[in-house]
Amino acid sequence: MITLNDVSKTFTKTFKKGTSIKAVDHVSLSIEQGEIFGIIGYSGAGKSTLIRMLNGLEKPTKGTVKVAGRDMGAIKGRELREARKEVSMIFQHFNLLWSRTVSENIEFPLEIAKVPKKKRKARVQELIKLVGLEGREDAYPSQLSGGQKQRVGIARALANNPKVLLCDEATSALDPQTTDDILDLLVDINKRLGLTIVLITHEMHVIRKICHRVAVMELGKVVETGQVLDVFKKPAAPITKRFVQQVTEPEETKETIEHLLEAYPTGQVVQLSFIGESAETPVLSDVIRSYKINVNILQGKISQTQNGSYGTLFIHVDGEQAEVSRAIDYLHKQDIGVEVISE
Ligand SMILES: Nc1ncnc2c1ncn2[C@@H]1O[C@H](COP(=O)(O)OP(=O)(O)OP(=O)(O)O)[C@@H](O)[C@H]1O
Repeated sequence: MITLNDVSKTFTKTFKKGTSIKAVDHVSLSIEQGEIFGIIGYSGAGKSTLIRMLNGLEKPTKGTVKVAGRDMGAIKGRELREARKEVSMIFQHFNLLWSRTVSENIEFPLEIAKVPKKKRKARVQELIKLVGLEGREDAYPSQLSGGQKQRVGIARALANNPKVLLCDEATSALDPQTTDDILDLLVDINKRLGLTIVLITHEMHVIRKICHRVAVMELGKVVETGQVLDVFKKPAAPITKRFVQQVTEPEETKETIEHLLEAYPTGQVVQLSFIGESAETPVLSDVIRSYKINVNILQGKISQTQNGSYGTLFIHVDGEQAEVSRAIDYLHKQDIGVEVISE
């Protein structure tokens, strides 16, 4: 559905002649139809520039950007307008028309596309239902919550049946619960309509929750790509490790471990990491049944990604030293990560 072939975008600084910024630097990517693809990076990494090249708002300085068979860097005028119907976008600050009601906002792209009035009204009703805004048709954006505003943005973006939905930090202005509701809606739309979704974010939580694959950007380059679960399992680039830690290791984990080591002077504190199917096998009950040990669960969390689950669990294993060692050897042989924190 989307192919970027060795794409670069350089901006020339107007205030300092002769200097330039390589916002996107030799990026090659391919995104399949029906995929939810996330691009993560810190501020200034080049995400916005990259996503804006997918709907022709920016033209590449070098390389080619193909979306649904069209060369987005080369097309102009009418063809570009046609292409933009197929590649729509939602934004961090919603970009709604404040003097129009919910229905009128959603109707707007249909008016531009010259859809007859009767058809427009029917389509708006369909979209209102799809995004769960029944009863709010006549409200103005100022009367809506952030989550409802983004639902209007999504409905408006879907009005002309696009093939690709671009999401530019679409949940960054929302609280955590509303973020989750909007992300659930995006997954639902992706499944129901088979829509390809490309999103940019600086939050690994967003990637973890809804993306199938992820690209990590740093200084204009894509430094890592892969299935979300694989990236969680084995993040390669240092920046990816930092992003993964955002969701796997809460700030307080280090303090908790220090506290646990003090609190449990005998036995051993062990950190188990579960990825994919191993998160669903009864490893703990097996080890308790097979060895004469006591296992105390100290802290743990299992999270879902679109490709499977992963998690970490801190346990305290106590008993006779030889038996504890045998139990830990057994854990090492399972398909899980095992790290002994105390000796
Ligand atoms: N129109 C422009 N003119 C000049 N420089 C630009 C322009 N747009 C982006 N840049 C520069 O390109 C680099 C990448 O910016 P970009 O907005 O793509 O990054 P980003 O990852 O989306 O960050 P943010 O989340 O802060 O928007 C930055 O150094 C930025 O200052």
